[in-house]
Amino acid sequence: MTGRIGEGGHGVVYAAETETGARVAVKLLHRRFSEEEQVRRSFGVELRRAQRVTGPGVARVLAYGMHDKRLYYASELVDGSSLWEVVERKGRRSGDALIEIALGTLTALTAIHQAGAAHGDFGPSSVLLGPQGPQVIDFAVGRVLDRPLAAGGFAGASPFTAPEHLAGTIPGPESDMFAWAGTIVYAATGRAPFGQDSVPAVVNRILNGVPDLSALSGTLLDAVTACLDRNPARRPAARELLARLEGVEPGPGLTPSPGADPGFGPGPGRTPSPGFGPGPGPDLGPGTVPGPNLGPGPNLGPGPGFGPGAGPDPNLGPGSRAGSGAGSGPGRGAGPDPGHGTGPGYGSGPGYGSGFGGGPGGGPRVPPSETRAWPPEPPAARPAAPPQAYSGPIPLSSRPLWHGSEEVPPPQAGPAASPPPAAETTVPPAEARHAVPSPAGGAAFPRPDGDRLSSAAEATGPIPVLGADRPSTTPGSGLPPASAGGDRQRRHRRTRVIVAVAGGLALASAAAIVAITSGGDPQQQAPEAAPPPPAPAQSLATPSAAESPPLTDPTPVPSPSRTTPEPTKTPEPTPKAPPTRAVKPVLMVSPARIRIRSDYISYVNIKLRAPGGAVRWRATITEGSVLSSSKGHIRAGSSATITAYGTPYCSTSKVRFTSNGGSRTVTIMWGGILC
Ligand SMILES: Nc1ncnc2c1ncn2[C@@H]1O[C@H](COP(=O)(O)OP(=O)(O)OP(=O)(O)O)[C@@H](O)[C@H]1O
Repeated sequence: MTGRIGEGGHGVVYAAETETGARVAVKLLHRRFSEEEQVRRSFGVELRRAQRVTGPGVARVLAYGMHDKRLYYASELVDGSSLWEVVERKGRRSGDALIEIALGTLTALTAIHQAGAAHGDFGPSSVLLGPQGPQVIDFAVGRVLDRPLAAGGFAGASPFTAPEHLAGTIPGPESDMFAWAGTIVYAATGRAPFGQDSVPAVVNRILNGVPDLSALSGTLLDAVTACLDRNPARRPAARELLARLEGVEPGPGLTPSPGADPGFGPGPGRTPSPGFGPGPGPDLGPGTVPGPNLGPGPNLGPGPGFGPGAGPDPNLGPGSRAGSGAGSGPGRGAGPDPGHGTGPGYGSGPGYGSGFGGGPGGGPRVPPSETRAWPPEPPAARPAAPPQAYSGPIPLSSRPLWHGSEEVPPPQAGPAASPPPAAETTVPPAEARHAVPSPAGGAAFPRPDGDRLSSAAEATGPIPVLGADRPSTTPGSGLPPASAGGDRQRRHRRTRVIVAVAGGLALASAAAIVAITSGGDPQQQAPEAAPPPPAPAQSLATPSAAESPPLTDPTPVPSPSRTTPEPTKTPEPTPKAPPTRAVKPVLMVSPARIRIRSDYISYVNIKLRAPGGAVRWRATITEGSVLSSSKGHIRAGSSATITAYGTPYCSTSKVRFTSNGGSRTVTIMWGGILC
């Protein structure tokens, strides 16, 4: 350790030197975080992931571990001041400088996302502006440490926090894009798009307000607007946005000022000549083809700067464009590069790999220890509190955001009698993964309540369940129309199905259907439910006549009117009331077992149904989860959806449901690609 750089909400950052003399930044987390087992577990997962992130514009994670019972990680030490500090001291950024920040940070986010990671806490404090251009730091732990948000507070919120993150989901790449847009607005105006005053006010504006984007224009305005969409599924990906921004000439207000800015590299300054500049020196990768980079002079002008690269970049994926520039030059980097892309350019070929380049005199990149001086300025000169560092609880809870209707339209019952084979989950579509709270009057994005997630997941097929009584594999099993008659019919059908299950199919489908009856185990209960009980059942268990299955229905339930033909019987003068058949209250709980592969899903819906009689239910968490409600009452034929919140890092939650004596446990395995 050679010095203390500063301290943030999560830990203290030290400058340090490795045995080989490389200078690094070591972030030592506060003890309170290190003591949390969940943090320790997810820390390792996220840091492993973060170590895969390489490329231009990111301070690479070099090591991590535990020291004196405190978690730490070491990353490349970046010379420079944070974007927040720069704006505070020098004022807002514009023109070329703003474009550099936008492109540099997008490049970094592209690399982070391509590595399967997400920053999770992106903002002006996590962008350091140094001689090498914008460098994104601290992308390893944002998703680990912002648990207060997921747990229902706003202690980890910042003016750049995405609405879905405020609502409790673990931030994913889409959340980074929202934060990126806010950061660009901050750079251009000195103000976050939704303000940066009190936490409740900012949170309210993020959820309901209209951002002030008047300082932006042209393509950058379009990009920022798209990223501030409250629906994460509609935000563009970093990679896509980078292509969009690179492919156009700067509009008014974004025009580079020739020679006024030395550019990213140590070149002689920008001129309106073509491209990002043909700096010959290789940079981050072993690239062999000299190519343009962000170093010397030319920038953003029309010309060869963004021409097609020559080779694929296995590091950052195959890419989808063959160069977006109009020029004919070598483009941003050229040949193939298995690692960081190719030499000096932005990337190679269709991918985005590669470094920002070292400029015309760049040559091979040298270790930080040889190029960087620390501290660049006295730490005391640094402003004390960046605007993104909100801390402490505030008198708001995110929970009410979730409390929409618990009732969902019941699914059709057909498949219940023959449930689909158990299948492991697939990742639901982004819309389902990131259901966003719908503020009052805000119709622009969907609600996060049970309806939303449930219907999205069911309607689209890929279901995070194992062995559930889902209707999704049956054609036309989407949500039913909301007609009263249809509802009644469905109720009948469901009632019939559950009786059918009880009457004989329960054994075959026990893995897929959890039925809780007054007698306890559904497999023991099933035979009991089949024959018509001699006496009316208890009122709770008896469906109303309208809800009883019609006796003419071909169900496997023995029925005197069907099994005892009476061909000679003359019709009664007055129609007899249809015999009622008491059905015990049965609580259907599905799915019984949920396995989630995505590490962005931190909540799941569990559907409760009462196809027979009305039921009262109670849920107890026996292992790590939080429920949207723990008890309730479901009318006969109705259903309810409750949401279980958990931690998507290889953990398990167990929720025990009881109803009139019976009980079943739903197991949720929170996943992640590394689990
Ligand atoms: N890799 C790095 N190179 C150079 N300086 C760094 C690096 N990482 C962090 N710093 C600096 O260390 C100081 C503290 O960083 P830290 O990340 O703890 O701050 P923060 O973002 O305000 O807090 P937090 O992320 O914990 O809420 C900041 O001034 C930051 O710019």
